[in-house]
Amino acid sequence: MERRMDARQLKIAAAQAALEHVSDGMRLGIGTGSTANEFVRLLAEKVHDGFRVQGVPTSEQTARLCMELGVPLFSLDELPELDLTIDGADELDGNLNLIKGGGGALLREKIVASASTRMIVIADESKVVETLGRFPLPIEVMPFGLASTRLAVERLAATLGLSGEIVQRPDRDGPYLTDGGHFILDASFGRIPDAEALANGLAAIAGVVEHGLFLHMADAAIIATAAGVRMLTAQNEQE
Ligand SMILES: O=C[C@H](O)[C@H](O)[C@H](O)COP(=O)(O)O
Repeated sequence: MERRMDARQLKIAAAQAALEHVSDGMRLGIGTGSTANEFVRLLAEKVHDGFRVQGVPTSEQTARLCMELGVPLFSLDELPELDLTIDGADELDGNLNLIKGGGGALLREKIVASASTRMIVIADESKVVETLGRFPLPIEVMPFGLASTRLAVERLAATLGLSGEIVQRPDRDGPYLTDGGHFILDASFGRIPDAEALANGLAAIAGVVEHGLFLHMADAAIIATAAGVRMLTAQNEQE
């Protein structure tokens, strides 16, 4: 009888397939989140077997896991150009546009991915959507002027015909703080038909540090399904 793969097994399958794209000696951006963590665990096993890699983590959380497991780490200042970044996503569409930042790491993730020649996304099939927006869009903002920035985001959303709650992300003892010391607004738009316009509009708001729309950044996505792993690229799709 066929055994259904659970969510963790799917993440491991995607991470395992991504590892095949990592060559010995690569300068590697290492993503954040539960899927990226599976990648780190598998990468660490290869490192123990003698595989050489120079990792740049996208968050303090990923840095801690890499250090714990013995994956060699460098700062982005030490390695300002990277060969490849492997990272998870909260959502992706057929054009490989992404929503990221569910784990709060979007700013460093975007900087690291931008410094990489290639970005490969690893995810299970539940993350694939027709139109981005089902997952609330994380928007990283400066604590200073929070109310004004939030108003500007609400006005931008209204001009683009987007509605839905925009809430400040909480943590256990107060507001959630990113690695950069910023707040996050999570915008539940439901559907974002023109992600380009929203990304441009958000980038033009002074108090917005960065947003979780990663447009035209990913070169490929490895999607794990119960039937196996498939590779998506912007133009074509292969099993
Ligand atoms: O800030 C977090 C990142 O963007 C993650 O890559 C994203 O939230 C996906 O995480 P997970 O693999 O845990 O679903």
